[in-house]
Amino acid sequence: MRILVIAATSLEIKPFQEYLATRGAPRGCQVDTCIGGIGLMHTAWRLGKQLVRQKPDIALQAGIAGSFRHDWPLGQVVTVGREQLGDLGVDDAGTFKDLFDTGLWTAGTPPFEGTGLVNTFSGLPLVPVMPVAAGVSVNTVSGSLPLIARLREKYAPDIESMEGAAFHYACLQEQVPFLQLRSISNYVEVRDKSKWNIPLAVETLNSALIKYVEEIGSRK
Ligand SMILES: O=C(O)c1cccc(C(=O)CC[C@H]2O[C@@H](n3cnc4c(=O)[nH]cnc43)[C@H](O)[C@@H]2O)c1
Repeated sequence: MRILVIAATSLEIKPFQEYLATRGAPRGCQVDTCIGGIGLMHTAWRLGKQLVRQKPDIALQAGIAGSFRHDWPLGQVVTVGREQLGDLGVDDAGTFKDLFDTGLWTAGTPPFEGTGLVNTFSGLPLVPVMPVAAGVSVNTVSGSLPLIARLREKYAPDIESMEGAAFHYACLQEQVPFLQLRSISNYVEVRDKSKWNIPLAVETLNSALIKYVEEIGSRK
């Protein structure tokens, strides 16, 4: 089984890459990792190039994320069931309208289901047991109350990242089974970097990633 793991930064999957270097990929698995860069544009380009070169059996995106939910502790690892684009649209005299609102995109046009990029988890050898989050992808990390309220109201997201929608879109278009794993590094709130816990999120993310590929290997 060929598994592709993509992350925005090397920091996010360093422990996983060290695990692969010392232990090797689990039996029956070939694991490739790639660092796509922060943001939707970088992820789309890197993933697009990789999928043309070689289609994996499954693609995993691993990263940290902000949480809108305060009942999830920092370090909680989630999968993402649905992605939406949170800031692609127009500013209509102070009101944000996304591309569906403007009529430039039509809800339900594949690969969208409604206005979301939905992972049905089909084609995966197994689905990890963890909370399933609704994701919103943005170009700017949200750090002010009006913006956070707008995203909550419009998209009812659980988590925010800067790459998730690009990953879902590319995998849906190329019909590659996929899984987005995110670990909560911070809450989506008025920006205070001192409250973030990136080391904890990276630790729990990588433990979950290693466990997942080992479980896939043990099934073969
Ligand atoms: O401002 C800084 O000093 C700084 C240092 C390290 C990382 C950052 C980020 O903003 C990380 C962006 C990166 O992580 C994901 N991420 C994590 N939390 C959030 C969030 O609340 N909203 C959106 N994205 C988040 C994101 O996917 C990026 O890859 C800043």
